[in-house]
Amino acid sequence: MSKRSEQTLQVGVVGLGAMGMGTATALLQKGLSVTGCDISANARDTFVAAGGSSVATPAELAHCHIVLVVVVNGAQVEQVLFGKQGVVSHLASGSLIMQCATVAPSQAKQLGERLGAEGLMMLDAPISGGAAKAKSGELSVMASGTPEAFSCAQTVLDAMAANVYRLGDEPGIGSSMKLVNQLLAGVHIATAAEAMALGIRMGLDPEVIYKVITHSAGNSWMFENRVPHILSGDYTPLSAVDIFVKDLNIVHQTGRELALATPVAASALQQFTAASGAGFGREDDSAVIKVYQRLSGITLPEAANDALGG
Ligand SMILES: NC(=O)C1=CN([C@@H]2O[C@H](COP(=O)(O)OP(=O)(O)OC[C@H]3O[C@@H](n4cnc5c(N)ncnc54)[C@H](O)[C@@H]3O)[C@@H](O)[C@H]2O)C=CC1
Ligand SMILES: O=C(O)C(=O)[C@@H](O)CO
Repeated sequence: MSKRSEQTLQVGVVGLGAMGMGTATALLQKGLSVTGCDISANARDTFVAAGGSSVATPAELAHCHIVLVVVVNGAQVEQVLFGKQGVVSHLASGSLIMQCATVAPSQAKQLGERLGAEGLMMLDAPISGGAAKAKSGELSVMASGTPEAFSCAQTVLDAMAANVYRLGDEPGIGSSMKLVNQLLAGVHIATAAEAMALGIRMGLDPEVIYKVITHSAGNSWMFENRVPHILSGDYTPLSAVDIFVKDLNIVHQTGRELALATPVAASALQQFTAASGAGFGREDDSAVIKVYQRLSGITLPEAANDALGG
């Protein structure tokens, strides 16, 4: 046994938001030693209260063997890895970066090459399942990387995921699969909002629409998961509108690079962009229905305290 494998596995999680907090907590609950990192002191305090350790900058994760990156977008990933307080130059050679944020496949591929040049391994490991599955350690992980990277990540993957899809030996393939998921997820959320708006405009009871559709052929995972937020009038973000502005822009850009038109995804992107432009970018992605509300004047269900004027 090498000296390193005798040490307690130290895991770092950068980005303690909707997905990172749940994932980091699930790892803690499985008995792993986890240090969380976030620019938000509030997020760090919450993680410490859950039993973890925390640091304010990625550079302070030098002791970690594996670092999960669960920040929002490609620019933040770049900052966390290679920025002034980035983690890469502080990690021991042979450490593993598990890149879980949704980024362009081309960026994931380049990151693999750059991290390899720094003596680090990378698992391209985007995630799916939402905040609830992150918290319960039951995510789906769409992963690609070398056999050595998979072997190093095994304990962490076992603790955070119900399904690990091993898609290839090179970073970029996992992110390609995630982009397929994001095209579907974004279109399904926008379509769920449009369908609910039409039903409400026709005078149907929103609760009845939900009950009937979730037992009929028009249902989708996203309809079932997101429409309850509309019914309760609660747009607290579990996944924000701006996440889909980001992801559907990646779909659009990747399609352009490959000369593949994605007209249905483009239409959904316009709706999320309109929602963001109208000031709902940080609200739950189901708030895309508010675009239809503004255009048609439909009345949406209100949160209990809103109804009381609170
Ligand atoms: N929310 C969801 O349901 C899902 C999200 N994803 C993807 O997971 C990633 C994370 O998404 P969410 O958790 O929803 O985002 P979020 O906005 O809730 O959390 C991101 C966290 O990263 C932190 N952060 C940003 N820059 C940082 C830096 N330089 N150093 C340290 N911390 C930093 C923020 O303070 C925030 O707490 C995104 O790429 C998203 O597309 C994937 C599947 C589901
Ligand atoms: O879980 C996923 O997959 C998702 O991407 C969504 O929940 C929204 O980001």
